[in-house]
Amino acid sequence: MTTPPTISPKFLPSKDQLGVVAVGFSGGQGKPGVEAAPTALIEAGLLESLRNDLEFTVHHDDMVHSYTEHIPVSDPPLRTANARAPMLNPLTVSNVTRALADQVYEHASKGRFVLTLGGDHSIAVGSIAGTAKAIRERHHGRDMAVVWVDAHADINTPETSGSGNIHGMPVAFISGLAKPPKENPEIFGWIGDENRINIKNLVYIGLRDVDAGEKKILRENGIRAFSMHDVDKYGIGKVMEMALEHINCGPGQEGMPVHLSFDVDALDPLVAPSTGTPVRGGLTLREGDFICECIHETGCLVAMDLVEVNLLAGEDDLGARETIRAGCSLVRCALGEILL
Ligand SMILES: NC(=[NH2+])NCCC[C@H](N)C(=O)O
Ligand SMILES: [Mn+2]
Ligand SMILES: [Mn+2]
Repeated sequence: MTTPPTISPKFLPSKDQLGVVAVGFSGGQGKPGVEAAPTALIEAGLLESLRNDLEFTVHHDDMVHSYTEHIPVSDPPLRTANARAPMLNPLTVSNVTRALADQVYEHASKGRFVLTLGGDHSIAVGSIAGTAKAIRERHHGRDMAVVWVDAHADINTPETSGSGNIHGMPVAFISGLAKPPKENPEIFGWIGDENRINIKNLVYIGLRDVDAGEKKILRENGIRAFSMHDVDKYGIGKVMEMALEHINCGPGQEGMPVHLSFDVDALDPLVAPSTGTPVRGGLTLREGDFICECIHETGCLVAMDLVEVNLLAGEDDLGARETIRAGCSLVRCALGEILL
């Protein structure tokens, strides 16, 4: 019997302390169902297996947060100058992500690995803001990298977005590419320098549905992105080598703290159909798990989000179960489940 694998903590004081925040929030997009995902993942035994098989000490308040106390009575769509569509639920998303950032920070500042279970992808504004701040405090102002695994780039600004859904904008806000709108600076005005990531420390994997305005942003900012075309061309092994090297986490490199934001729609809808914006031609289950395993192996992973599981969005019950299973597997792989 070998010692159970756990995160090898280059940037964490303890390899077995795990903070979990369950976020039942769907206001970053329009489809109901995504708020029920944390409960489904937990009921499927996710936290139990992290406790029992991977031997983590799990710090969880046993709640799925819907942040009702932070949701404003009135939150009209916000039409910013030159926008194609008004921002939807702007104050709600801003307030909820702010509260989430504090919760994530609480865990991360104690040196715990933080797992955030969504919820739609807008919540990454909060989880990244909270982790980035704690990492800076603990590591002498050190920046954190983000690996964003997704069919989508989620880097629309309020101006480029065609939908107004904030789950298509989190990367723009957390990197500072989008500023709080002049029309209402209250929205995301709470994000400070200590919460932000540097866009050069961001890397995408799995992209295949990127809006024209987003492509322009990616090009103009020289953002490193591996699309499904790259996965086909190089294979996932080479893509991971290149992606990790970009964030200084390759073999022989110094490493930097890494936050993994995993949108389940990066996986092919054949294996993870229950998600709000499925796109054909995605990652296989093994490719998804492999990405998580590779990041685990660097010893640099400090936090992970799993988002966009929507059990009402799939065709049938089987699809929902498969999506949950896939989600649980991704988390376990990122936290050190190794097959042999
Ligand atoms: N997290 C997601 N599933 N995002 C999908 C975004 C889709 C589209 N690009 C938009 O901005 O509306
Ligand atoms: Mn997506
Ligand atoms: Mn996403």
